[in-house]
Amino acid sequence: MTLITDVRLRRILDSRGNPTVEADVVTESGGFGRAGAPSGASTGEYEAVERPPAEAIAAAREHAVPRLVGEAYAGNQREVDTILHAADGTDDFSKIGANSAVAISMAAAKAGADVLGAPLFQHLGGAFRGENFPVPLGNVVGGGEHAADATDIQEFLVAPVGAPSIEDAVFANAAVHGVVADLLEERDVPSGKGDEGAWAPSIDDEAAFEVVDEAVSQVEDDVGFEIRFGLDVAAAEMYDADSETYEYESAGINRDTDEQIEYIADLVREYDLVYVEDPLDENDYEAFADLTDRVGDRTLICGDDLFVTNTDRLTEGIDQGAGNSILIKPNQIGTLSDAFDAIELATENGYDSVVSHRSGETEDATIAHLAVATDAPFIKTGAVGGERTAKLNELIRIADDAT
Ligand SMILES: C=C(OP(=O)(O)O)C(=O)O
Ligand SMILES: [Mg+2]
Repeated sequence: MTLITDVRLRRILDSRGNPTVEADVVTESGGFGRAGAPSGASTGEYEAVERPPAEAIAAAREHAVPRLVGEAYAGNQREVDTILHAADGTDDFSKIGANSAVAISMAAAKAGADVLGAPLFQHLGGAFRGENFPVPLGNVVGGGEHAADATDIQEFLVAPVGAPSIEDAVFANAAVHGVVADLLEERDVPSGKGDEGAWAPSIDDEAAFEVVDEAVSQVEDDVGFEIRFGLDVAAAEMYDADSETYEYESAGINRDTDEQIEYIADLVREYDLVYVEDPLDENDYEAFADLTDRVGDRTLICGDDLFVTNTDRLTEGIDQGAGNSILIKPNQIGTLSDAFDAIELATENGYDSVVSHRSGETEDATIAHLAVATDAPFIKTGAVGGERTAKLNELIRIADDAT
């Protein structure tokens, strides 16, 4: 029933207005799945390769589609993903593009779920999934590679850890986003938004901490449950290998590795941060391990550019004690099976998995299902904006049994 009878690929727009790959997978019994590839801006050096969409589509049509149509079953995700690897033949999807691969992989999963008549999270995670929901990390202020002339730290993320439901959590994050706008206005700071919908004011990180801290306290008082916050430092983007320092341009400060570790550890203590992503350069497992030693018992130290959803890199991190958490972005590695492998390895070794969007997104909501399917403690998928609320609203629908 889930035999794949057609795979169609096209270029669609992503949230930045760039082209990206969309895949449709159709099965013998009429099952249908459609998925769009997201795209990063602060991409890790070791990610699978995203090819220009037109080239990725042409290559996938030539090499992958003939191996799938009439040959593979959409209900057998491992088989589909193994065929994608074989059709590509490289270890980083540089032939068919990780963008074509991930779109086909996710569309096949949806087609499989469609035939089975099961929600995607149950198809991916099994019959007993759907009871636990991730805490949404919503970015409310940001800069880095996502907005010019804004904060050095890429993302200030709200984490409504005490929310009684996913619905309360999602609305709390949106409320903090709204209060941040009021506080910026009170300070006469004009602000546009960055790529992920966070406010991108021209302020330094210290001012951003003040604003976010106050906004979180105000909303916490309103809603009556605990809200904390965290960061994606995206430190690889700040790191200058020649001077071996982290450059904080808006504050005019350079920090060497020891100072960076000290600075982040101080921030964790001062603001009781619940989550810190990529606080150090993507090549510095040792510094990650040092920071994890110092504050890993009180916060998540998450590797995004460090691990790139890759089990080899995660294995190295586990061996060295670098971080205690991994960011999961399916397009960093190319298929859902690879993303599941990374989550499984993380879980076996006591690392928490945080499922994540990219800065360039589509309306695709697969990651909401992936987070529920894998019991992820957190999902990072913005706070506002249509391509972000596509995932947040899907989480609310999953909780309401309405997908
Ligand atoms: C979501 C992120 O941004 P991008 O997609 O640009 O890598 C991130 O760095 O975690
Ligand atoms: Mg990141």
